[in-house]
Amino acid sequence: MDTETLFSVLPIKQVTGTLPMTVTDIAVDSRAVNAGGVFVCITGFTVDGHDFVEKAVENGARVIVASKPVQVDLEKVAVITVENTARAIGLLAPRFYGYPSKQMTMIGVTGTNGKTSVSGIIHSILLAAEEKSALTGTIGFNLDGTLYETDNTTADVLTTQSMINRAAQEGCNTMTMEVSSHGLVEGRLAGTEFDIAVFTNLTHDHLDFHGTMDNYGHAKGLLFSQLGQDLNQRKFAIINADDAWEERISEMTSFPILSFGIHNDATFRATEIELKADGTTFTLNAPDGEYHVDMKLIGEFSVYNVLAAIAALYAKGMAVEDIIGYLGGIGAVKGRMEIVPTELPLTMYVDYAHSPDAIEKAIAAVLPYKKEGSKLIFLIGTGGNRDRLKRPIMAEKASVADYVILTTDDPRDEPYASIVGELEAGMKHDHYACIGDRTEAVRHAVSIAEAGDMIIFAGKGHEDYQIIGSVKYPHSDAEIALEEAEKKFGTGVVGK
Ligand SMILES: CC(=O)N[C@H]1[C@@H](OP(=O)(O)OP(=O)(O)OC[C@H]2O[C@@H](n3ccc(=O)[nH]c3=O)[C@H](O)[C@@H]2O)O[C@H](CO)[C@@H](O)[C@@H]1O[C@H](C)C(=O)N[C@@H](C)C(=O)N[C@H](CCC(=O)O)C(=O)O
Ligand SMILES: Nc1ncnc2c1ncn2[C@@H]1O[C@H](COP(=O)(O)OP(=O)(O)OP(=O)(O)O)[C@@H](O)[C@H]1O
Repeated sequence: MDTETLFSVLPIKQVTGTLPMTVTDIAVDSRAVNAGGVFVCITGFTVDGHDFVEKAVENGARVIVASKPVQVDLEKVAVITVENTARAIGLLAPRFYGYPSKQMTMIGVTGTNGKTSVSGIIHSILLAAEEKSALTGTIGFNLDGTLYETDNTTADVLTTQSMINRAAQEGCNTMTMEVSSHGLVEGRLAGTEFDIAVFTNLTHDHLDFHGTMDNYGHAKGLLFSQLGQDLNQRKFAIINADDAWEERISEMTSFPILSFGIHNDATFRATEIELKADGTTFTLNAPDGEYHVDMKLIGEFSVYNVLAAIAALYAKGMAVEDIIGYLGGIGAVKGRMEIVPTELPLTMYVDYAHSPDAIEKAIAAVLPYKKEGSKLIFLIGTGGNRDRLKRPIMAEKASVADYVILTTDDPRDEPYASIVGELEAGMKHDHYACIGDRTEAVRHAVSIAEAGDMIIFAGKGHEDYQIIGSVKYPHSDAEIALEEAEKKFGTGVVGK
């Protein structure tokens, strides 16, 4: 790309050395710099990109964008000094890729719980309708059915723009993105023009990062203010009418609002809900009439997720009847109240609940189907070095189960005893066990189960690892549970 076009977007303090006519690439990681590229030095939480300029130059960087003095050979490399490099990359990345989000319908989904589920449902319906669709979020980057790994729920701004660009190049006409509050506050969505913004809910989580619920709610609201003020455009905000933050989130945008809910009046409202062990039916009251919905997803929380997805797809221009038709064929989102396949007399779910509200909702989804005389066993852990305030509240919510196993979920550098001890403080009964080692905890859950019992393994969901120290070890709750169940109940285990 020619440097004049690229850098004209920046408020530059100083240029030293001679800028080349063109550059080949942009990188924020010195290890990813290509010959003739630009390296933007980001000061992170762990290290400072300014310390890796030498490596970037060794890899062929031709231009360095920095906010601090850096040592380079000015005969070979030019340095652009700016006030703030994190903001600079937010301007450079979308310009480098040609503002690709303008080429597609962009749907952003934010909220404490349900982002992966709602965006997954939207994407699955679009694929079923044979539309080319892309999806990014906690599970990865899904490009029209092919999955690529990603590090964050919402990737850094450069990766985000490159993924959007790739989706546009592949001919996708819709891209659905899970938008985290961290991503919004850290500017990872700079230059992403959303057409539809979805708010699922706001409950306690991530207060280690945001400090207060007010800050956390404000961060989520940024997605809605990011819709902009060009009211000529066809854009929509999709907002949960039953959530306490409905009004404040609505205030963040002037675009039309399509609300959804169960209890309060809403544009898309579910009534006559029938929750079953293997699916749900309800009447959908939509702007153009009433529809009967029959789906495989379980739990009241899934009704909310599906309403949000229906509203978003309707905003995109799909007919409600078609959306509902495709919905019938859609199964559980990976790792979200997903049944572990077994023929044994034990029902086991793998779930991703790791916030108090999600735990409450996950338990509520299956509790009505507990057989008389049997028990619900709930295994929950929390991550080390992260939001400690939520731990006792998580255990309090888990106490609704008959037996609770308190364990770890990516303990990182924190000792097992401190994680499990803080969870234990919230327990409301004494039918529980504290087992720091998650593998042992899963085995224990199965070992105390009897025929007819249900077990929810919460927190790991789709993840196939456990982070101990800074090492990612392979880990699968489902595999460990199946192995243990086979030992205990004999053969007949399927899905191995
Ligand atoms: C706290 C936080 O937001 N951390 C994010 C941040 O990491 P960091 O600031 O520590 O980065 P760093 O390691 O200091 O690196 C600084 C710079 O030096 C560069 N570098 C580094 C090493 C080197 O050899 N050369 C080099 O150039 C890096 O590429 C980077 O540009 O920038 C990284 C790159 O974008 C992110 O991957 C990382 O997310 C970490 C993994 C994380 O755990 N984040 C969580 C808090 C998060 O963002 N979570 C939300 C989901 C929340 C939810 O569940 O809803 C998310 O969107 O993922
Ligand atoms: N709408 C909802 N309200 C409350 N809980 C929900 C909702 N949808 C899903 N859950 C619960 O929360 C868990 C996480 O769901 P999901 O992955 O869809 O949310 P998320 O917002 O993407 O979470 P994260 O940001 O942690 O990745 C699920 O496994 C389920 O237990």
